[in-house]
Amino acid sequence: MTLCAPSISLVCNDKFSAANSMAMAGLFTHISKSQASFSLLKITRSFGLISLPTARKPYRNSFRVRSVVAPAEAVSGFDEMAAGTQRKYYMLGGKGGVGKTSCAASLAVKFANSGHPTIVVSTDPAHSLSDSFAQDLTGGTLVPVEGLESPLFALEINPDKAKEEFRTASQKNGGTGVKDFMDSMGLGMLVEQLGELKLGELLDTPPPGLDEAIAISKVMQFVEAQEYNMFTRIVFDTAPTGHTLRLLSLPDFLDASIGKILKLKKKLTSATSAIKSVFGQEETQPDASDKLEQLRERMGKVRELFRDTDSTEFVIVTIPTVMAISESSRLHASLKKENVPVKRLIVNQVLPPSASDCKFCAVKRKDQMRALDMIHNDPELAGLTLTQAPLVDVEIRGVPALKFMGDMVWK
Ligand SMILES: Nc1ncnc2c1ncn2[C@@H]1O[C@H](COP(=O)(O)OP(=O)(O)OP(=O)(O)O)[C@@H](O)[C@H]1O
Repeated sequence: MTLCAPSISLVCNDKFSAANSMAMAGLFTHISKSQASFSLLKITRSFGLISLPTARKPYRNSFRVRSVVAPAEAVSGFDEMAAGTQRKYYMLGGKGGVGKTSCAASLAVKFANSGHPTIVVSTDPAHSLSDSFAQDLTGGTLVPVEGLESPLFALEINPDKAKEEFRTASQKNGGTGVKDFMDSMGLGMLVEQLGELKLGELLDTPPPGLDEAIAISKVMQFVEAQEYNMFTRIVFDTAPTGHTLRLLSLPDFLDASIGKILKLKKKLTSATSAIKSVFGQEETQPDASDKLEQLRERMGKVRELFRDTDSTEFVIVTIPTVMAISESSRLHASLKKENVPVKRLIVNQVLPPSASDCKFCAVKRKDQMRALDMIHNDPELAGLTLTQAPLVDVEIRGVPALKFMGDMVWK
């Protein structure tokens, strides 16, 4: 049963055959031609949603979207985002499922297409970059994204793997290694003190969020290395809010914790050095201090990076629901507290106005408009540059679809 009149939301000067064209062009790599037809007919007729453009003569047709895109209240200023060749970092974050990955991937595609060699990095343990690009980008290393003419690389960080690597190395060099060494020197008392440091325990059962921090420090390895100098835009697809907030506050916490450990270790080292010099032994073995010092340094860099208004921007992505907007408001408050620069708010999946008599659409849109009103009255969010991105009628997957989304969102 058709509930609504056919959509008038799309205006196209040519015969509109989006379903066939979408399937032909592989705009959606996961749907067949018949599925595309079904999707378009069913959804566009019923809900009046925005559909992706035809792949045949996509822009020559003066394809215009009229009244489907909820009126943009402010531009996101992509020109400003793309200006300059010094490296810039964009972190996209928000509640789970709002479209962080789609927005991050589409921004990365747009940067690459604007001439910026770009890396898109996922710090979310539940990666979806591969799904979003419809390509295998797994493996924890930089993988070239196919389907673009400009360089775009993706990196799905595997925090568990990074954590394990760090733990193993530290334990080998510092944890057990140091304990054994101290024991062999007959420094029983100091061994007990070392035990109290709970170094092994810290690494075995890290505080929540350490995986994220280590993931970021891993990213730093990539971005610090000279061979990656060419990349001028780094886009982070972050984990949902809770994780991200922990990530942002962790550098301080870790800095303090590592500082304490290092201080104690220094005391121990000078004690052992004194004893060793009595026995004529040189200390040559590196211990966990090096690793911890490295981690600490990286934390410091991450902390600076997060707060540098010239190079970094955190973009909040949300959807027009009371719950998502409330969470975005709290997220912004926390980011402000942490001095993380935030300028933009993307409200994704906004239902276009329906010209039909679809009751569901009308009620749903009214509900969304109420949620959108919250933004204007929210002291945390009202001052941000707001961009609304419409809900489209199929999943956004693959480079052409991400390009389309990028052109809608990042103007
Ligand atoms: N504007 C949109 N219109 C239609 N579908 C969308 C839109 N934005 C995102 N989606 C779809 O919503 C789903 C979730 O999007 P995405 O993975 O980008 O969200 P996320 O916030 O990164 O999720 P998670 O928190 O699980 O990582 C995907 O299937 C995506 O294709």
